[in-house]
Amino acid sequence: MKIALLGYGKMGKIIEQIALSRQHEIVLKISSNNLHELTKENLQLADAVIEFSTPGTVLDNITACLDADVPVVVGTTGWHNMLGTIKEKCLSGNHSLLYGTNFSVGVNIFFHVNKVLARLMNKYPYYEVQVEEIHHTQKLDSPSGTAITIAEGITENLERKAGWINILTGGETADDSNIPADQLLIESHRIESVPGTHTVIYDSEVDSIEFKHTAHNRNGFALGAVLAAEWLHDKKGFYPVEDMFNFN
Ligand SMILES: NC(=O)C1=CN([C@@H]2O[C@H](COP(=O)(O)OP(=O)(O)OC[C@H]3O[C@@H](n4cnc5c(N)ncnc54)[C@H](OP(=O)(O)O)[C@@H]3O)[C@@H](O)[C@H]2O)C=CC1
Ligand SMILES: O=C(O)C1=N[C@H](C(=O)O)C[C@H](O)C1
Repeated sequence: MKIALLGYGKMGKIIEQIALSRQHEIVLKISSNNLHELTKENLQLADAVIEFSTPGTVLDNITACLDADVPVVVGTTGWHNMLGTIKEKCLSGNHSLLYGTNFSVGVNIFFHVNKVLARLMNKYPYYEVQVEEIHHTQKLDSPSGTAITIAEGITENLERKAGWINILTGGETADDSNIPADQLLIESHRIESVPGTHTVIYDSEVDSIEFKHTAHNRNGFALGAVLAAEWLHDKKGFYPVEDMFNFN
């Protein structure tokens, strides 16, 4: 497959290596210093686009891919409040888009088990729950997209939580004393060089249950993005990454 990379930073560079190792060809690489190459003609050289840029640039890039009618895999986080608008544009034009806050197999297993665990916890009201995420200090958004997906998995399945509230700290424990009981706390920490750690903690007076995913590096995210491009390129439609997996 011919692949275009929108965003050639930490993720784009690893995706390139994995795509080449799977016999794909990279026909376009865009970062902030060659935006003039981001044209419809250049996008149409590709069978699929993989988009890992920034929360501030992702929407324009998605629009460019849909207008060029090239299937696009979107890994960038921080734009999911616009999902409805993009879905409408994608489906009305009969285009192809797959999006996800996290493409690693391990985190997608985690997402699934997190929902099962939240449903189970309806029977055990004496457990308080919170989510913690730790990422590197260059990360632009908080909470992480993955933490939002985890929080939604909890609020949609655990009756005592109606929404979530985020507190961002360097590394120290957040002060949660003002959080209403029906709100789920997401504690975000920024520590140099951490690729991504997510923990769901159920805590009672007598014990704690901690459910944790630790990324050791970015290779799992990048492989998932290449697999998503392979999965999407002959399909039309608007897909969350979970459609690629078959856990049900
Ligand atoms: N879904 C998933 O599995 C994962 C998602 N992510 C998300 O992916 C995104 C990128 O992460 P990461 O690679 O670590 O970030 P980086 O900051 O390392 O890379 C971002 C890249 O985007 C480039 N860029 C800036 N403006 C544009 C533009 N208009 N069009 C295209 N590219 C542009 C930057 O160029 P320059 O350097 O020149 O400014 C840079 O190459 C983040 O939102 C992150 O949260 C990350 C890991 C996994
Ligand atoms: O910015 C990152 O690095 C990551 N971003 C994604 C997120 O916001 O969840 C995925 C992963 O955790 C790494």
